[in-house]
Amino acid sequence: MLRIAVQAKGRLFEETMALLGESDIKLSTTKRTLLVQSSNFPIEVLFLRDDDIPQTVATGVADLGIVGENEFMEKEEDAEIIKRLGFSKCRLSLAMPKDIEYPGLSWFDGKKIATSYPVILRNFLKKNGVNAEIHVITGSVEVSPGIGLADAIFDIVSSGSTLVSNRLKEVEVVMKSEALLIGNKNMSDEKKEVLEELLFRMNAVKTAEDKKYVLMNAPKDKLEEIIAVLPGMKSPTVMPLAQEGWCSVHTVLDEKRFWEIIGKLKGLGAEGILVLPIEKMIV
Ligand SMILES: Nc1ncnc2c1ncn2[C@@H]1O[C@H](COP(=O)(O)OP(=O)(O)OP(=O)(O)O)[C@@H](O)[C@H]1O
Ligand SMILES: O=P(O)(O)OC[C@H]1O[C@H](OP(=O)(O)OP(=O)(O)O)[C@H](O)[C@@H]1O
Ligand SMILES: [Mg+2]
Repeated sequence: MLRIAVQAKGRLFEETMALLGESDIKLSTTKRTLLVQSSNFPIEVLFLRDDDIPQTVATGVADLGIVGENEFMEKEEDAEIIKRLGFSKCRLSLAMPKDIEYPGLSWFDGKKIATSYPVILRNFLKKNGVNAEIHVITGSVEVSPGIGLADAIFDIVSSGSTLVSNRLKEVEVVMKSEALLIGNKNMSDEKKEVLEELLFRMNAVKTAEDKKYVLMNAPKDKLEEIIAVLPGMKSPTVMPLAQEGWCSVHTVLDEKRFWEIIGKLKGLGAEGILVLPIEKMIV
């Protein structure tokens, strides 16, 4: 039985639960219990504050964890990154009052910086030879300059709207972060086998995530040109239609290039284009 530590509530919770759900790991989360066993997969889920996840995994209390890269770096615990999960993307940045001109990193010399990430900040300042005072605060970091608690802040930025509403500007991006699957370094062979199965499922979900299954009717005389614009996994499936001179083309498209390719297909005479979501993809 594998044990995975996840955030009990907060920014990582929903997507973590969605990933486990789409990997067909059934959990009864009706009760607010700290530890929930899956009914159809040898895994149990431990719900924690994200701050506690790196240590829980490093010490082996949990075998796996899903945690923000920022929190993992901050805690400097000895666990390994197994997979980058691509959600909860954000960055850790230095920000200062927006009306003051920023001349470069030397501005921070002798200043007081409020943060919940003192380890990452200290390492960054040291590497860049900046001598600043670090004031540790566990939340509402962005209000610190406004209330005279600090000159600047070092915190999570995503859309930047929290900075704007506190009259701050982002001046240095120190690190980028996303959710990580981390693992204990001394897992038994049995546990590693379960992990392999879990990764196989997660990869199938992740690979399908930004892909669409596309079906269309294509005039036979344009088939070669149509196939040429389709990236597909290998080559598209082509099937005859009852109507003379037409065929049905099936393929997989990447969401990023979707509209561009659909436009070209229409231009080549493709009709009746159907677009379906893909639940899982094993390549
Ligand atoms: N605005 C955001 N956009 C995207 N990702 C974010 C954002 N804010 C935080 N994150 C990511 O989600 C993680 C969890 O954020 P959250 O705010 O839920 O943490 P928390 O308040 O420390 O929660 P906990 O109660 O578990 O300690 C962060 O460590 C970061 O990796
Ligand atoms: O750049 P933005 O899109 O505004 O996001 C950044 C904010 O999001 C997070 O806080 P959150 O909203 O999770 O609240 P919290 O302080 O309770 O963690 C983070 O601590 C920042 O304050
Ligand atoms: Mg936390």
